[in-house]
Amino acid sequence: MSAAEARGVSLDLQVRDLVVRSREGRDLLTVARLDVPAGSKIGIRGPSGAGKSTLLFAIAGLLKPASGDVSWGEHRISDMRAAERARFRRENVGLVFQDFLLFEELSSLGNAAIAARYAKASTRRSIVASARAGLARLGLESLGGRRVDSFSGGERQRVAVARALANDPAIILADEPTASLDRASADRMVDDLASLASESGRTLVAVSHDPALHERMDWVIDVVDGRPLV
Ligand SMILES: Nc1ncnc2c1ncn2[C@@H]1O[C@H](COP(=O)(O)OP(=O)(O)OP(=O)(O)O)[C@@H](O)[C@H]1O
Repeated sequence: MSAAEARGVSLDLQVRDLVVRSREGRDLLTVARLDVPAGSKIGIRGPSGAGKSTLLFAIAGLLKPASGDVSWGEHRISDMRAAERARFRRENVGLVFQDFLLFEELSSLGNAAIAARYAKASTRRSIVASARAGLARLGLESLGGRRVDSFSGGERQRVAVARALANDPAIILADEPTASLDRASADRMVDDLASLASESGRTLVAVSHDPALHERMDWVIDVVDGRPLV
């Protein structure tokens, strides 16, 4: 049973007539229509500056569009205030970035379970247990209490993935997850992300320049000049 099914909801992504503008009023992204059924693995590719990260940030609710709708199931995040969007993300989304964004002085568990520090007392234990399970699933249990600043790039990104999964999200969003890794670590990361999504029926949307990542996706969207070609 997928994470979404376990919650009894289906978080299909629906984007309609979306426009994202810069503060200066320049159109950065226009999406007439985009539908991603829950549980799909989607790659986003395109030239530098085309708007790929902007698209990912818009569907993550990390930015508010100038107009249009972004909905995950019943959650219309484009209408939400920043605090509501942050709550939606905490409950439903795991984010993975190119540069890991780890706390260098913490251990793998300290990073993977970081959400426990900000969670209600009733959910802390489950976040720590889930972070521990995620680290084991990603082959990191032997690194124990070592600070992550001594880890390799591949190990650091796997800690970041364990952190992204610690709240058992139905959606994984990744921005260039393999760009800072050597080929062998990148291949492992692609495999981990694809299998972690498939195993639990999670939706995976990954921006990448890496053809090996796109090979593992169900569907790849090209973004050119601020528009996805769908
Ligand atoms: N906050 C912002 N204010 C103004 N312009 C922005 C902002 N964020 C992004 N842009 C511009 O929007 C366009 C799309 O940027 P975006 O980062 O989405 O591209 P990308 O396809 O992800 O590129 P890359 O592959 O280089 O990461 C670029 O022209 C960029 O300079």
